Amino acid sequence: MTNERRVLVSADSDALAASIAARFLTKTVDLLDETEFVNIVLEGGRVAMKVLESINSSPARDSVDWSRVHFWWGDERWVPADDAERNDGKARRALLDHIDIPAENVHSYPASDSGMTLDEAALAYAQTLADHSNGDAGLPRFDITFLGVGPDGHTASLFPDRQEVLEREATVVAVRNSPKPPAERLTLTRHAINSSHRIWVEISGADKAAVLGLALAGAAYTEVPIAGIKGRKRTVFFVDRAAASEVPENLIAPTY
Ligand SMILES: O=C1O[C@H](COP(=O)(O)O)[C@@H](O)[C@H](O)[C@H]1O
Repeated sequence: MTNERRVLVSADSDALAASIAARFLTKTVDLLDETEFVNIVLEGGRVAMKVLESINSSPARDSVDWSRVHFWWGDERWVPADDAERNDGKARRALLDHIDIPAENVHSYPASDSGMTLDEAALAYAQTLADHSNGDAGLPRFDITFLGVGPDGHTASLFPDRQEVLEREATVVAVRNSPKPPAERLTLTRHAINSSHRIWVEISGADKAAVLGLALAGAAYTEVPIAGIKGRKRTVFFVDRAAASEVPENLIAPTY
């Protein structure tokens, strides 16, 4: 197995979501044949929600023993628990509320109305991660980590030219004055993300083509955070044709 980056191209965002959903279901069943629990990291982007909806509507959905799956989030918006902008709320509505999964397997970040400060919430999520550590010290073994990418190259809530991208110790940090609203957020750090066995990046749309091209051409990760992301076993960029227009031909995996 190689840990080189691969790019898989689908015709459009619907085909992209269906393809990721099908691969996720197959891979999760396979992983559960090999291991007792699987840890999945979710993201909050638009493609991600289509993927979760596609998993939910798949006839293969119930082939997964969801009681042995744990869900985490790469980042979260610091808003009240019932705010429509919360990444966990979107994922619950798209999939998690519809599957037979124990509540304790769904690891949401604290919300802004939890009584914690933003910094306390970052520490609390880091502690929850550490309590489930079976990979690196302080982290669960992330089997599959989903990530989105903004047109500026941000991933999770790691934005360009910001100190959070350089964090080397903490697994979770608070983000203030985010260039994308809401201004306050919580995010896994780069080294926490890169501890993942598999990273599946989900990208749709022409507005992300330039930054994807830059990332794959080796841009500095401080300027293009997604460029610094690499899983231990595999990093796959699942993209649609519109987003793939600046991907070097030799990086595109053949489709059969
Ligand atoms: O704000 C966020 O944006 C990114 C990308 O979202 P997209 O809709 O442009 O794909 C997302 O991955 C992240 O989780 C979210 O908090």
